[in-house]
Amino acid sequence: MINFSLQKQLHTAAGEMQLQVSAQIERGKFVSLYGASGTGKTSILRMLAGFMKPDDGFINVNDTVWYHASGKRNIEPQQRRIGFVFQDYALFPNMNVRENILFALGKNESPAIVDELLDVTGLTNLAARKIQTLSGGQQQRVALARAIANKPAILLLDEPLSAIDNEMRVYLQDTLKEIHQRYALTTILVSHNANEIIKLSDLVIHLDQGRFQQQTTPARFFQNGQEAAKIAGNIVSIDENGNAVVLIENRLVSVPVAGQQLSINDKVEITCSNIKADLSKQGK
Ligand SMILES: Nc1ncnc2c1ncn2[C@@H]1O[C@H](COP(=O)(O)OP(=O)(O)OP(=O)(O)O)[C@@H](O)[C@H]1O
Repeated sequence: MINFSLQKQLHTAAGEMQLQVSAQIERGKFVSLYGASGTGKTSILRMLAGFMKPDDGFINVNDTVWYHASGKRNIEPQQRRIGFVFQDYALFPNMNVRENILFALGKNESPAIVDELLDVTGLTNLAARKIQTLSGGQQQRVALARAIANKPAILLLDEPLSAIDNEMRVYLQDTLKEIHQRYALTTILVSHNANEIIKLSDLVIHLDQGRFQQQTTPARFFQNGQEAAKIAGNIVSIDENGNAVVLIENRLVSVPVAGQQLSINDKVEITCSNIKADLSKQGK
């Protein structure tokens, strides 16, 4: 069980924001943190990992106190048994794939686990390859294998798949699911992607302006909640009729701008209403 309560004053572009959150996460659960940009999702992961010191609160993980403000306890990141995967891969470029994973193993860990990790992340045939020769998706698989090598008490994933193309992203989502089923690691994923959250998580926590607003199942959150029909994308152009052409995953959708000041590359959220949906089976 992970039990935390965290307070931190954040300096945002719009001014000061008081992050104040608490949660209890059962062992082995896969939880997604969802919320708009700048609401404090990464800060929460960084505080759990010990990279950012909270102003107040506590972090208890499986009956061990990692942080306690009034008890003046704050254990080092290296002692927290955390696996962390960021959007950028942070691998050792001069080592090959196997060496990168081996490096992460604890002193008492048998190197035999490396073959299992290579297998579960689909890297067996790339074990001797130098990191620079791999694609982004392959590098992210190495980062994942490295993060779970020590069987962390918490696996923290900060938008690990957002810079990866769609096909590889789906493959990596399957890998994440397989890893979670096999090792039952308590996992916290930061993601903006409803698809990913629904596919992977037991619970979604909605963070808004530094506060947890809702904790529920992804099905409930995306079906009936206020997030029901919102899709995120980026503007690639604005046509002569005043429609924004928005890239959503690998499709372009044209949406009326309706008098808003928008430019190319802006991140936007499209709210849909009165959808007439037809369904046709495309296979398993
Ligand atoms: N050490 C710090 N002290 C104070 N404020 C900080 C610190 N680190 C980051 N911030 C600010 O906290 C705010 C929230 O940042 P954070 O990265 O946690 O948001 P986020 O929800 O993960 O956003 P995104 O989805 O864009 O990654 C930002 O405005 C950031 O500048």
